[in-house]
Amino acid sequence: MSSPMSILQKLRKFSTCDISDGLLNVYNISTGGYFPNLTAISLPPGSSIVGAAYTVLFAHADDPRPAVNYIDSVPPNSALVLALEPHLQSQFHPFVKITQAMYGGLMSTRAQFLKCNGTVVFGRVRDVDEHRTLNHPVFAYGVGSCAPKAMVKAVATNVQLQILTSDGMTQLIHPGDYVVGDSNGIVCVPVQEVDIPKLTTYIEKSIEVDILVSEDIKNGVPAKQAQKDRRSVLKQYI
Ligand SMILES: O=C([O-])CC(=O)C(=O)O
Ligand code: NI
Repeated sequence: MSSPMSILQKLRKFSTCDISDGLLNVYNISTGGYFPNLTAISLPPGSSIVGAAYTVLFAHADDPRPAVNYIDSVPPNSALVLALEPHLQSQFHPFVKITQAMYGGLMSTRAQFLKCNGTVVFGRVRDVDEHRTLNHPVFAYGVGSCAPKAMVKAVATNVQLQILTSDGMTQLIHPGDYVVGDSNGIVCVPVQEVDIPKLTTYIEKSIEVDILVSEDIKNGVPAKQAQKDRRSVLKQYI
């Protein structure tokens, strides 16, 4: 049995591309677990986000559900993930229908104090310089200046989030899914669908193989041939 901590340590060594390769090649997940259109608003040099998803659902301010305080219950080693209800999302840029920011610097300050590893906002954020000064990683669809309270409120934590993506599909994030973010963007490892040791073993082998392919290419071997020859060994890990 792998503990959540040892899984996070292992995932920290992988790029999001490595993880997408594993999800595609071992589990036929056609998206590779990638959540498109997010950009790194704050990403300290050489850093990445690796954490277990702590999810927060936002709804319209006049929704009958009471507002919840999500920020004072952020678990250690989490990735804080905020998303709007589907009808407030858009398939097209800027991917949300509201212009207000859902998240700001004070929230990052508290999340960081509680040992959260980074924040992913499927919407706008404000206080950009504050997140960067904190060295707290934040990914979002975009930026804004206005606080959220007149338009939206958090209504639930640790619930499944539905994310409308730019291909018109809906991708899900479940609480506890592993979230990884780096300069390529954000990938989620769906823990209900994936055997983590099997996935991480494949990824480790795949990274070793790609180093050999790169050496071959630098020595003049055609890329197609190098990939075919070197990658054949990976079949046994699928
Ligand atoms: O005021 C808010 O709701 C959000 C904000 O700017 C912060 O967290 O700093
Ligand atoms: Ni603020």
